[in-house]
This record gives sequence, C-alpha cells and structure tokens, in this order.
Amino acid sequence: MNNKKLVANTYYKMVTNHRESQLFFAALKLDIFSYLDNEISIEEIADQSTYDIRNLKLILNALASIHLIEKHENKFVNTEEGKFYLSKSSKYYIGDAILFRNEMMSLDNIENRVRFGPDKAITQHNQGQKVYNFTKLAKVSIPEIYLWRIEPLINLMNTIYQDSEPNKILDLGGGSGAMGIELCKAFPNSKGVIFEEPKVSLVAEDLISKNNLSTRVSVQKGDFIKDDIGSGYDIIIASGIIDFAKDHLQDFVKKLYDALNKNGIIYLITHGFSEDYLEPSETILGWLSSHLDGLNLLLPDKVIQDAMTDSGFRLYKQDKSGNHSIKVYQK
Ligand SMILES: C[S@@+](CC[C@H](N)C(=O)[O-])C[C@H]1O[C@@H](n2cnc3c(N)ncnc32)[C@H](O)[C@@H]1O
Repeated sequence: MNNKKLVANTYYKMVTNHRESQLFFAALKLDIFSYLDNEISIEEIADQSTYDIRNLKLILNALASIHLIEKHENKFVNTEEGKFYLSKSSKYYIGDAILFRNEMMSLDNIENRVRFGPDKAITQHNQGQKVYNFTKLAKVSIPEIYLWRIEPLINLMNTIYQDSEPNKILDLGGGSGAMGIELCKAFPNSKGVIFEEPKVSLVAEDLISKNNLSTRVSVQKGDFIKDDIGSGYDIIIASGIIDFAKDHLQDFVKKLYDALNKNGIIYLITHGFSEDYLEPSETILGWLSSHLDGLNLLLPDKVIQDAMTDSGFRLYKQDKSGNHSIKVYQK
C-alpha cells in the first residue's frame, strides 16, 4: 500500500511540474528574467515593463517560491544560472530556444491525434522540412550550439588532426552553420561549405558574414537527398540530420562516402535511439508530436551503424554529449 501511495504521489508531482513549466514559459514570454540582472523592486519592474503591478507581484513571488529567481527583502534578482541562460543581456541566452522547442514539441491536442490519426499528407511526403520551421530553429539554436556542441567537436578533431589540418570541411544540413564555421576557425587554412535548403541557408550566410569568414566559408543551397553535395571533403559534419534521409538511407550514406577524400571523416551526431524506441525517453517524447502528426523518421542507432559499415565506413571514435550520441567514422 505504501508503495502504491508513493506512486500516486508521483502522479500529483507531474501536475505540479506541469504548473511550474507553465509559470516558467510565461516568465520567458514576459521576459521577466531580463529585468533581474541587478536587484530590483516590483515597482521599478512595473514602471519599466508597464505590466500590472498586482499580478507582477504574484508572478515574481511564485517564481521565487520555486527558486527560479531570488527574493531579498522586497527586491528580486536572478540566480547565477538565470542571469547566464535566461537574461537577454547574456550571449548565452537560451530563452527563445526553450520556448521554440516547447512549441515545436507540444503535445497539446494529443487526444485528437490519437482518436483521428495522423495527417495523411504528412505521412505521404514524410519530409521533416515541411513540418518543422528549420529557419527559426537554426536561428534560436545558435547559443545552444556554442554552449554544448562546439567544444566536443573541436577537441575531438584536434586529437585526429594533431600534425596536419583538414583542407575542406562540409557542414551538411548545418542550420546556422555554427559548427562548420567554428571548425574552420580552429583550422585556419581550411575552407568550409555549409549545405542547407535555400530558406535556412540565409541564417548561415548571416553567421558567416558576422564572423568575417566569407572568403573561407561558402553556402551551398539545395536538397541533400536529390542534389549534388560536392566532393573532396576531409570532414563532413552530419549533426541531427540523418533521420531526415530515412527513406533514402543507403543512397544517402553512399553519397557521404563518395563526397569524402580517402581517410576522410564523418562527424555524426544522432539521438542514440534503442531499437525498441524506449530510449532515450526525453528524445522519444520530443519527437512524439511530429510523429503523431504523421512523420516517420526516427532511426535506431543500430540501423545507422549498419548502414555506415555496409557502405565501407569504419567506426573510429565514439562519445556522448548530453542526450546526443557522437560517432566518428572514417572512410
Ligand atoms: C535538426 S536540424 C540540425 C541543424 C544543425 N546541423 C544542428 O546540429 O543544429 C536539421 C537540419 O537539416 C536540414 N535539412 C533537412 N532535410 C534537408 C534536405 N533534404 N536538404 C537540405 N537540408 C535539409 C534542415 O533544414 C535543418 O537545418
């Protein structure tokens, strides 16, 4: 009975967690954290924001009650983490990324999607780019990439290229191109290509010009399934893209193989799905929305590994970064 009661408590905890998330998202939408870099009173925030002072007080107290902000006497201030991640004055502000991801993975109306099934058009085309807003994703995920993806990439490439440099690097489906751009910066004699679909490629063009790298990094626009992706590469970064080639997996992997020089390297980031699709649970839940809508994209790691080795790649190194699995294959 005690055990049953404990389990029941976890159900109620989920209700509280949901409420906490709603409060957090509201605070992000109201940009509350950006007012709190220094201790500030409710009156001052109300003055600057024109928000209703009574309800502002309720929201701030509630945020402090769950330790998302701190209350000192009658003033409020960000926690150290809040200042770093949630205030727009920080270059590592991830509030927009969190809000966008929450919207992109929303399970609102999940019941109807179970009652009435997926959208038949989506099931038929099975193309991620028609369901996801990849342009917005490319923009909002830039700070996330700088926080968590660049360092493992560069550290690993430095262990491979100890006495030499890669000449040509491709960031395939690179989104903003941040990974390709930073890798080119780490190897100053290299040239880079960011391959993206035309709309998303504008985000990459922008980041290249902000980094003054237009002479070394170019953008190639196209569809990586149908179009030529170029050749003569020493490194291909394939981060978060292979699922989008699911219906053409073997041809796609062969295309990567052919585009590489001898001994060339693929830096592959996947979700590390188990074959029974039970792990990792956070990512299974993250993809649930688009899959209820009709997509059918997810590839277990075993299937990806088999496709890579069947095409002639050998697994060279592997690593894990948060929820992502990193595998380096060599031709
Ligand atoms: C999940 S995002 C990953 C972006 C980036 N590589 C990263 O790790 O943040 C997938 C990217 O693949 C691109 N993509 C998907 N299908 C594509 C296709 N057929 N041709 C070109 N790009 C594609 C999308 O535009 C999107 O930017």
